[in-house]
Amino acid sequence: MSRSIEAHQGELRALLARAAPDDATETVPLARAAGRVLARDLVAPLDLPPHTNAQMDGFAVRVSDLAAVPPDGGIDLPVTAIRAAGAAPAVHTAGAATAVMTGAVIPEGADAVVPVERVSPPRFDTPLVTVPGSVARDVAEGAFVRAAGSDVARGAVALPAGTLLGAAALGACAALGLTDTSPLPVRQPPRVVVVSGGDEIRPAGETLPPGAVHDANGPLLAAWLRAAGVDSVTRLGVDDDPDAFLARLGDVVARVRPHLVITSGGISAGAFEVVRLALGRAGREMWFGHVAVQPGGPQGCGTLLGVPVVCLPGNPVSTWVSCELFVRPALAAVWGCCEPPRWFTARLQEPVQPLPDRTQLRRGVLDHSDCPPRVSLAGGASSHLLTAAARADALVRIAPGAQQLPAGTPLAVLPVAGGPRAGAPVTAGGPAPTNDDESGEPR
Ligand SMILES: Nc1nc2c(c(=O)[nH]1)N[C@H]1C(S)=C(S)[C@@H](COP(=O)(O)OP(=O)(O)OC[C@H]3O[C@@H](n4cnc5c(N)ncnc54)[C@H](O)[C@@H]3O)O[C@H]1N2
Ligand code: MOO
Repeated sequence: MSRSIEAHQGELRALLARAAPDDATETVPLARAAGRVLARDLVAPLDLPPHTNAQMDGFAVRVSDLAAVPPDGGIDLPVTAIRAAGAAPAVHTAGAATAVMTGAVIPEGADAVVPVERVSPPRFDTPLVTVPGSVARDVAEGAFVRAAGSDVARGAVALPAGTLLGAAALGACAALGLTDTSPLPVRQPPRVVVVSGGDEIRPAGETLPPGAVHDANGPLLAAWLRAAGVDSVTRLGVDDDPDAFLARLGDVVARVRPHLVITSGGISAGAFEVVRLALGRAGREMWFGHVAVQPGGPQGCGTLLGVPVVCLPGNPVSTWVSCELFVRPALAAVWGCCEPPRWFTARLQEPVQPLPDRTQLRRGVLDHSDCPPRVSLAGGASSHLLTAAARADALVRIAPGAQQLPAGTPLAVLPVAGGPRAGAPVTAGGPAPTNDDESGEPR
């Protein structure tokens, strides 16, 4: 009996949670902190904004002065000063208007700003402005005024521990006065060992003997993990000998002390399934079985030497899809080193036949010119079609069913890194699809 996708996702989350990286932090200069995760709260050393200032180019006024507006006219205010952003604080003259530019310190005594386009004349080179009645009656205290500390007050937490240091966070650090060389405490990213191989797998660069293929999954997993915030990836190539597998992996685990081992291949129903044979013997709490999904059906997990091990199926597209479907949610939920999966809805561009008994994840190309976007399939369903997968920028989730889904059917899609970028020459879709697309048993 197959496991559900959700059940396997839950197992991996629980497995990783048991071996969450220690709270090790390291310090990096702000200029190299992009993409890292803040390890401790960052407390604001100053108010942001540092002073109460104008949100619009306009006229600072005292709201109580506008109360005298007659029912059938406006109120005239002499313009007594003009303040640019950056000018030193000044004092507002009661009964007057102070011209203020966006960002200028609100002069002491003024409590609102009327944007220049709402007064007459709508200009700054004038000795007097008229605030129309309809505008004057509407101006509330604090209108278009940005209070000092309204973003964050001095002494408050500006960025809590766990914040992903994206552009806005790094901009906020700079606004708070941190420089490119200011040290930031960031979480140490997890260390992961990636194991790929089998007797037929040769590293790229070696001439292929008959029957052999190049190792696609080692580089694929390393690239996927790096993009998922795992800086430290150690690759290990193995053959089909379980004893050698265990000896070599044991050495690497002792040396690298990884937080996670990911294997690809060697787990399904063959006679030489090195991962299943080796870990079935030396691993703890190992589970090998099927998840009700294609590709990515055969899966395994457990621990070796106290380290969580996630075993992915060897077909390259299955390895890659498994990363998105199973590894990403666990990494995001437990270690927070990558984005969680963000599914959304797109409409099928063409009819598709679901599998009767399993969810299918086809590769697709999104067209965002419509809302919801449309998605067309990239290549066939079979899990050896790696170059077709490289042309995709989404996974398309097709629930099991008997009926063909017509074009236009809304389906869940998961954006993935890859596919066409604007400016790339448009090709007619690569190799012809294989004939297994609708067979119900694609491998
Ligand atoms: N009788 C059954 N056979 C298979 C089943 C099944 O349920 N019953 N499941 C199929 C499915 S689905 C998949 S996926 C694969 C998974 O098998 P393994 O995880 O044991 O992977 P391998 O047998 O080692 O390899 C499968 C395939 O992928 C190629 N491969 C493996 N590693 C790499 C690599 N690093 N780079 C490039 N290509 C790789 C390998 O040469 C095989 O062609 O099992 C099906 N069989
Ligand atoms: O992972 Mo297999 O290739 O389910 O199709």
